Amino acid sequence: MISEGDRIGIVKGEASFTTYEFSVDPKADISFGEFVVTKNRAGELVLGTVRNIKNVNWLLSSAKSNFNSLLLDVEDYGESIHENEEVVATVRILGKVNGGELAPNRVPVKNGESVYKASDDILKQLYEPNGASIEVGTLLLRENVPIKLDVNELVSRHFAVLAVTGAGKSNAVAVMVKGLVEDIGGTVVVLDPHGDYVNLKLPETGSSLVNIIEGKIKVDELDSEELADLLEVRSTASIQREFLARAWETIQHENKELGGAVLLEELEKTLREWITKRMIKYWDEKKQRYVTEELKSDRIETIRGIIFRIRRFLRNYGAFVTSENLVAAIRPGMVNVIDLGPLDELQMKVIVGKFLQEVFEARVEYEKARKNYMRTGEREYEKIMDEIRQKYPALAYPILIIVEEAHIFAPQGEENDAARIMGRIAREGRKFGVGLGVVSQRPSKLNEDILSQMNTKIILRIVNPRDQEYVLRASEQLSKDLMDDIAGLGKGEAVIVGQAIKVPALVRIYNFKELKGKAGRGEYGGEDIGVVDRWAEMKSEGIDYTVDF
Ligand SMILES: Nc1ncnc2c1ncn2[C@@H]1O[C@H](COP(=O)(O)OP(=O)(O)OP(=O)(O)O)[C@@H](O)[C@H]1O
Repeated sequence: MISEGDRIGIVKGEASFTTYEFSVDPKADISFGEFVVTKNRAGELVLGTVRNIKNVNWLLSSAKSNFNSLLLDVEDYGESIHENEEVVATVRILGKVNGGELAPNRVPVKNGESVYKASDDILKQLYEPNGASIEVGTLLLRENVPIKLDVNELVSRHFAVLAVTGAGKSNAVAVMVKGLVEDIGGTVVVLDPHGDYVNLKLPETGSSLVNIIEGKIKVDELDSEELADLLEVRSTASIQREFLARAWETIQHENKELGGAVLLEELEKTLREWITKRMIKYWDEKKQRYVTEELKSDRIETIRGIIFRIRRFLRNYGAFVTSENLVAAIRPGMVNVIDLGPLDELQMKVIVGKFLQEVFEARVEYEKARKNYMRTGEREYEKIMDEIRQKYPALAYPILIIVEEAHIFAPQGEENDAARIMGRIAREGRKFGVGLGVVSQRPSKLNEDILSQMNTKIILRIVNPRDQEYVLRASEQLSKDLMDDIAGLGKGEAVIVGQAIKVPALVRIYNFKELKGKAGRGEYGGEDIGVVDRWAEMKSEGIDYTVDF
């Protein structure tokens, strides 16, 4: 467990059960974050990390000395001054080690005890999850101590990947997805607003387990409010929304087999008829009959406004309207990338809201039927399970949904369908096998309730103090001094806290592009566009810079 050779210091000064200082052996090299062990008064092995290292020279430590007196001292003492030099390290105690577990330490550390570097074996045991896990990197200071995340904890209690742009979020997600799909065989969906994953290739299986699904809008499933949002009818335009609701219900009633853009063209046709005939004839779902009313001339402009928005939507997004069902396109045991790239934020929110709602409802229905079937064996429950499995093959099993740029869909302070369903999945997903992973470079813009439900946090570099403060508030396991590490993290370096890891750790996440497997190396988008190269290209093409003013 401890070899004398590894002794690096001796405990001195005030030592409690949470922290202690030790005088560092001048021959030892010690760095910030290093894992060290010593004994507490009960003789138990106590693990800690070095949180501060300071140089002290007791000959020069008197508070009253100033520059000139110091200059004299240094000259007087000459070489002997270094004999009084001392390096003192401060340790934050993580807990007492017994077996592979870390228990809270409640006994102070003893002065005079020897301090040792924790052996890799202790750390490997400590960081080895109890259940199935995915390997995401190594301890920042111990590259032969792998860091693995417990999959059940990671998926069922959800996670967040947070960092400033360019710090390595997509890389971290790609490494996790590789583990979850290639090593564990899970089903993952990545909602991808910026097309970071459309070129995803996994090291072992290349693109054979990657299923790219174009983010399209299935209008026939939208209710009139969702359609109004999609067409950008202002939420305050209640009369316009009322007319749209009547027309939309009529169209859906009359064209049950129609879908896609054709349905919107039918809608437009009906609205134009209303204007031509100065008469509104609509299907009233409640009364189950048609109702006819006169169209007053001062309402004609209102209806024209709806037609204008339908035309504009079809012009800009007609190509993304479909009658295909996005959820049915998810394939089990694969990473399903929903490419939302071509759409703008408003359309993305409508699609993501519907998508998450449909996934969650199907999983709830399936798991309830499964539980009832296991309890009663009744055929009716098996039938429900078969129907769901038929329509959505992937939803007969747990599913993980990773939402990139999550602050778009669940912004702090804004209520929308996507945020509401993300909140429900964050709170209840665990019971129905729906895991949520949120990725964001603007944590403080993300709905606080959802962020605080993301139990495991993979935090790469965050420099904005508001974001740091926000993340700290949303993570009970995150200590202030771990948070302080975060501003100084390099690319691909992360603090990981939460139930998926036994002890908070500073981790170097594997570089996905260096993960080799039978299919070559890992690949994904996320490349920063080489601006200088592209400008050089422009120059070489002799683009004419002269502009006639
Ligand atoms: N763990 C890592 N080791 C080495 N290089 C890394 C690591 N993580 C990321 N990088 C590199 O840093 C660059 C940015 O990575 P990445 O795209 O993951 O950042 P990001 O935070 O997702 O940025 P964005 O917010 O723009 O998506 C990439 O070129 C990637 O190869």
